[in-house]
Amino acid sequence: MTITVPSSILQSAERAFPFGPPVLELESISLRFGGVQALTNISFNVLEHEVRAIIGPNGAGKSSMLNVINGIYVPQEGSITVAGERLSEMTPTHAAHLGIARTFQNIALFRGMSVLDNIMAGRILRTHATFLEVALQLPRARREETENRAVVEEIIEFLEIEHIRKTPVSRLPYGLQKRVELGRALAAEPKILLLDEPMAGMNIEEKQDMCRFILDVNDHYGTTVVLIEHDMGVVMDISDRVVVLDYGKKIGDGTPDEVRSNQDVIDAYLGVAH
Ligand SMILES: Nc1ncnc2c1ncn2[C@@H]1O[C@H](COP(=O)(O)OP(=O)(O)OP(=O)(O)O)[C@@H](O)[C@H]1O
Repeated sequence: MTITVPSSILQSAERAFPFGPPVLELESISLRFGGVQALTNISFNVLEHEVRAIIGPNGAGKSSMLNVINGIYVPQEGSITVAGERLSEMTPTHAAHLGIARTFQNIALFRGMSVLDNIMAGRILRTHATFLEVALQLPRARREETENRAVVEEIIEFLEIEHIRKTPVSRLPYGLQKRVELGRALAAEPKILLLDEPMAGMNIEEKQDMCRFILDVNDHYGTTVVLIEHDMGVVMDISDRVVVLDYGKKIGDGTPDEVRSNQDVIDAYLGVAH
């Protein structure tokens, strides 16, 4: 199946990383939980270097979709293709090895550990030295430690959190904890970053900061971003394209302007009966 991409987006303004071919393709995904049909026949793609949002009213299936992408849920039907590789089944480990990282709706950090150690924990997949090599400080362990430290220090600087690098995460305000979580996901040097409501529970200033960092990540590292977000202003401001779900079905897909003027989308948000 070919999913068309509007020419307007392909020609959009100069970017540090112009859009590439689809890096993620979801085709005819259906997911059921017992009698609950969470997703029905959903297809869409995500272009390399794109910021792609998934929106929809409560219970529309957004989190389920994100969980399908990184292998937490296995759909009964449909397929996922990552960078041209069609997968019969995705698992969280496979997703991580394919360069897919994510943050969660509820912060999932090690609360007693410092900011630095939490972000270092994100390097786990990039670390191959054995316990013995680390204990004996053998060359591979020392080399990896130096590399990991350099990557993490760059992320700390990039996210402007140098001043709290030694602070235990539990002592930080919510907005900063979310930023640390973003840092930990970035430590894996992901190709695709999945963000589950990155702005939830934030005040306006924290939201503005997070928007800026998401766009900077996309611009600086070229990371493809797929995000779920309830704040419509934020979604329309930072996304290249938006896919809209309602009751587990796709009802819209396009640029923010196209989605904004889609009558099915307007009806869904106004609660018009189906
Ligand atoms: N693990 C599960 N077991 C059973 N039903 C589930 C499970 N996860 C999701 N569902 C159901 O699937 C449907 C879609 O839920 P999902 O959480 O994906 O929606 P959502 O759009 O993310 O909602 P919200 O915006 O409220 O977070 C809902 O009816 C939900 O109750």
